[in-house]
Amino acid sequence: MENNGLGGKSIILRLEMNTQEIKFGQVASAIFEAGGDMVAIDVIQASGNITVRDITITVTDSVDIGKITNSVKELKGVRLVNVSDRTFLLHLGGKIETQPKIPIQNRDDLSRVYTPDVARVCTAIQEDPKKAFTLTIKRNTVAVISDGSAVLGLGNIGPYAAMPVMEGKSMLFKQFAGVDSFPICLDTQDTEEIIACIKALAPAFGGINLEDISSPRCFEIEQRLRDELDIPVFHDDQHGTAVVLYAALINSLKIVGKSIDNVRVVVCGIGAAGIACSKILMSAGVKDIIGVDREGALVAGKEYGNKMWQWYAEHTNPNKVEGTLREVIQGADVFIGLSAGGLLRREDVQAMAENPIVFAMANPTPEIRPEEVEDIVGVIATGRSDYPNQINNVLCFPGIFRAALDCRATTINEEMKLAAAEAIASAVSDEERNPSYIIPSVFNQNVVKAIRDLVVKAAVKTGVARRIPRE
Ligand SMILES: NC(=O)c1ccc[n+]([C@@H]2O[C@H](COP(=O)([O-])OP(=O)(O)OC[C@H]3O[C@@H](n4cnc5c(N)ncnc54)[C@H](O)[C@@H]3O)[C@@H](O)[C@H]2O)c1
Ligand SMILES: O=C(O)C[C@H](O)C(=O)O
Ligand SMILES: [Mg+2]
Repeated sequence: MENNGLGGKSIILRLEMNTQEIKFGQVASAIFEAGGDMVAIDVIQASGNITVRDITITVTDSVDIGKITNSVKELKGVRLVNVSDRTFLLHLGGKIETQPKIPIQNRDDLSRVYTPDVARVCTAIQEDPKKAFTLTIKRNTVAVISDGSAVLGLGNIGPYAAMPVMEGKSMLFKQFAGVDSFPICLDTQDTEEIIACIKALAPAFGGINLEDISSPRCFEIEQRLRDELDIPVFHDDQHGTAVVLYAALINSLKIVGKSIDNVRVVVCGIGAAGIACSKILMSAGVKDIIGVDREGALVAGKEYGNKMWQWYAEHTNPNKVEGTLREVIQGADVFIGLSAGGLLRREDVQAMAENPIVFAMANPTPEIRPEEVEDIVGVIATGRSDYPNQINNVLCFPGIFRAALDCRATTINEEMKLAAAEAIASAVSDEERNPSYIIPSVFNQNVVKAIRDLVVKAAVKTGVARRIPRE
């Protein structure tokens, strides 16, 4: 069901009504009493006593759609023809398509774009492979690649089910930064196979955006590809998230008047995103950071099967605090949720330090909904677009790849990520900053350009740019 912007859904009921048997007012009351809010009515057909209307209804998450449809079905003189979900309608046939840049109108065009003339271009690239950047889509194209193993907070839903998210990322690349991209979902979760597939695909692309690959495999996959390919490989759930989170924290700390080296941060969900976010915060000066996963707080001295957890336990939690989320959240200044929906309770937030910062970033359901705690927090943010303060990697990946492609970067390094965070944080001015506006909107047209410019500078400065773009 489509989210209506208020944590709800939107459906369209097509109803056939016999106006001799029922008045529209009765239908409207039945829908209202079952919890639906009618937002539009379209007359599809009106002939004699029979009218067909499409009724667009929004409902909050707690309302049962079945209750609304049943209440309509029970009315005499009404036939429920169809119930459509606007989100599914939007996905029919997928969300993107390829588009030629030039029309092929005659034989002459055909022989240039295709055989025989195309052969001369092929030979030119064979003689100088760098020309792939100027003479093919490589210059402006990124592969969005997933194995479907950690899709949003839905978990291991597989490559077919992951496609709508990857298509969505491709749309965002194009709309926000003019970057072309292909969504690719691999039907393997074997680390070596994934690495081999991506290496084999790389010639067509100027960058690889890894998406929704679960930890700890994502770390090795990314590292190996970074070592073995000469184009940027960027695991968005790690680095895109870390960049945006850091930007949001810089601005939130200014609001609550706390300093980054004094705050106690609890990170819930020590997976791809949780580890990368913790690392960026540690390099920014956070000293007291406690990671919590299914087994409770990660503490040095314990044995973990997961290599990254072992590393994490040894480099965080200086006071060796043990216990569940409920226990370790007490007195914390900042909560960062990168785990699963509904894990944090209002009582937990009440037990945090004064003016707590709560970033409940699990998608699609945050660890806690803003309406449950907005009266007791300093700042609250989620990963969703239907609440204020959307901390989502979409604020980073279009701009950082725009920069990387423009300067033909061989990699996206730490300096480039920090430059992106700085650009995002400073897109919110001192005058604008307030608890409901800690991070710019993804629709803020200045953000991508600001990221792009600072990231290109960082790439040039650190020697990873193969080209200095004109402007
Ligand atoms: N807002 C954003 O931009 C953004 C970006 C990346 C990820 N996320 C969200 O963060 C979450 C994790 O994504 P990821 O890519 O790191 O996945 P991941 O699979 O690598 O990590 C998830 C971690 O959360 C832990 N976890 C799950 N349920 C838990 C529970 N009940 N208690 C404690 N820990 C629990 C898992 O054990 C795992 O370590 C997802 O919900 C995803 O949608 C949000
Ligand atoms: O896809 C998103 O909305 C953000 C992030 O990549 C996630 O996995 O949740
Ligand atoms: Mg993701």
